Amino acid sequence: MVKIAVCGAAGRMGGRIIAAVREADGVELSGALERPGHPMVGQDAGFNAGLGAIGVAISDDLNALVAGCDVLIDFTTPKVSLKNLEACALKKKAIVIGSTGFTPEERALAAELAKEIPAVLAPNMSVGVNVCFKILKDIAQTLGDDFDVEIVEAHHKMKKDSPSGTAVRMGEVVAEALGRDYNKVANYHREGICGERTKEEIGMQTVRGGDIVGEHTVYFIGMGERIELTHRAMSRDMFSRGSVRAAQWIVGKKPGLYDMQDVLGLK
Ligand SMILES: NC(=O)C1=CN([C@@H]2O[C@H](COP(=O)(O)OP(=O)(O)OC[C@H]3O[C@@H](n4cnc5c(N)ncnc54)[C@H](OP(=O)(O)O)[C@@H]3O)[C@@H](O)[C@H]2O)C=CC1
Ligand SMILES: O=C(O)C1=N[C@H](C(=O)O)C[C@H](O)C1
Repeated sequence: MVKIAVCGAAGRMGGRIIAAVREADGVELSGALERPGHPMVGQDAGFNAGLGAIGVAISDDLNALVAGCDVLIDFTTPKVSLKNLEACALKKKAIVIGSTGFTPEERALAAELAKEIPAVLAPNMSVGVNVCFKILKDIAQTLGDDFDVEIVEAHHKMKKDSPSGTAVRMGEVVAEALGRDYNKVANYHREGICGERTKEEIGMQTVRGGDIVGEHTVYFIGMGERIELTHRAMSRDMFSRGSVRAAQWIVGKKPGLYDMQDVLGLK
């Protein structure tokens, strides 16, 4: 049995991940964590998962939680995830991180810490999005510089980071395939007399509202034709199942930073 602990247990993803752990074979929920002072600390972790009581109380003791698991699944924020990565590195435990909104510096720090332990860091745990990452590279390389690339993502109104981690990764995949530096060509803002579009830029647009789970479209726009590659998430459950699959895969791997394409064998 792989012992899985879940951090962010009272969150939107935390609840679905706890449900996915309980449904999967070969794994057990060893603990659930929330920030100190959270009103759900001390309550049964099954409630936020819609399962009723499951006999695992939500704790705020990170070190005890890490000590009792084989792998920690963490969907919180970059700062919390880096703290968790550090705690896992100290105790030589594996970690799966789904949080998004990492700065380049924070990602570099995650890679440094993951020299000590096996870690999966992925902005999207769904099979569909990871297949999109794979085919985007192909589409971009095949079309080359004659098609303008624009990426539009839509999410629920509670989402804190923008653009989504998935949209950023899509932009990075396309930029790399076209020999461009994403950080130089990403254009997040157009307003007023902002001038004609440059050939190199990748437009990054964000929609926020209601309860949209997550939608991403990459436009390749040519003269007289365009390709639109869209992924729509219908629920959070495939992200959650993906994170449990990643947790089962990462235990026993060599230290290093892996992503969901490694887990799914898509590289
Ligand atoms: N990789 C993927 O496939 C996916 C990634 N995500 C990403 O996952 C992250 C979480 O999303 P979501 O579940 O919607 O967000 P939520 O805000 O619903 O959940 C995050 C939870 O973490 C808690 N938290 C904050 N600080 C700590 C701490 N120090 N220790 C333990 N728990 C803490 C929050 O508590 P409080 O609210 O009190 O701060 C909250 O309950 C986001 O970055 C999102 O973009 C989401 C879906 C899929
Ligand atoms: O915050 C969310 O909800 C989601 N976040 C991820 C991201 O930022 O890419 C993945 C998914 O689209 C849902």
